[in-house]
Amino acid sequence: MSKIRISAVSYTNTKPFVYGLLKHPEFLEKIDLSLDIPAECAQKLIDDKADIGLVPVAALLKIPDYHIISDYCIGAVGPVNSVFIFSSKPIEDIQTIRLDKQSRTSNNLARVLLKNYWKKHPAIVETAEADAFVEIGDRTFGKKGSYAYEYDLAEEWMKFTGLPFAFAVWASNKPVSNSFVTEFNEVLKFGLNHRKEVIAELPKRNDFDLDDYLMSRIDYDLTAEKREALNRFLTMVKELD
Ligand SMILES: C=C(O[C@@H]1C=C(C(=O)O)C=C[C@H]1O)C(=O)O
Repeated sequence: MSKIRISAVSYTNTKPFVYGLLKHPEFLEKIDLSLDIPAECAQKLIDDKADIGLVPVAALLKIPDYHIISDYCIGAVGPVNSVFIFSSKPIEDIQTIRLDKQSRTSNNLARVLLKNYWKKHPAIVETAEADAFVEIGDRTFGKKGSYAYEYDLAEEWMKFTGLPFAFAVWASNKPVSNSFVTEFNEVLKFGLNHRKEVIAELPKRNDFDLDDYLMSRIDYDLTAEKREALNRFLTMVKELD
């Protein structure tokens, strides 16, 4: 039987899931696991170079036959502490913004919030001199407090909608057997239940609270409210020009 190709995200927030996979060698035998930045993970699912991925939700719109196969996700209820707009000016005054090439969801979240919440239309540029920029993942660790203005996008989304948010969900681009999905979710759950061990294995940092991040900021349950947020977000992404 050919192995099921799984693309997970290479950031720290995915490590509990990867821990679960690595601790189940017999399950690991059935899969071909790759760790990719979110933009690549999305592209692999779109191009059918992977069967299952921790897919940035904005990319679901480009996967014709997608199936959300897990009640676990990369989400947040309020501030997430790793998805920001960093800015030299208040958001009301920015003329230009640069997006993050590694991101699919957060770039769109920034655009959705600018249009519908802040009601601003800065030009999207690629130059280093932009007034503001989107940044996600581990590269943001320790940067809070370094910029004149900082906007946590999960926090801003909650102010806008009153809802939590899901950045990435486990999805397949084709039907997958129920037995595989059941086993996969058990393995993911094992990893989440052992987050303290995951944290203990990570290199210590004194500029970022990894315990708070993995135990409280990232919220891994894909609840009904997060699914509602997902639907509202995708509707607004479709309405972007
Ligand atoms: C909260 C985060 O969620 C991520 C953000 C993503 C995106 O913007 O496309 C995709 C996957 C998630 O890993 C983060 O990595 O900081």
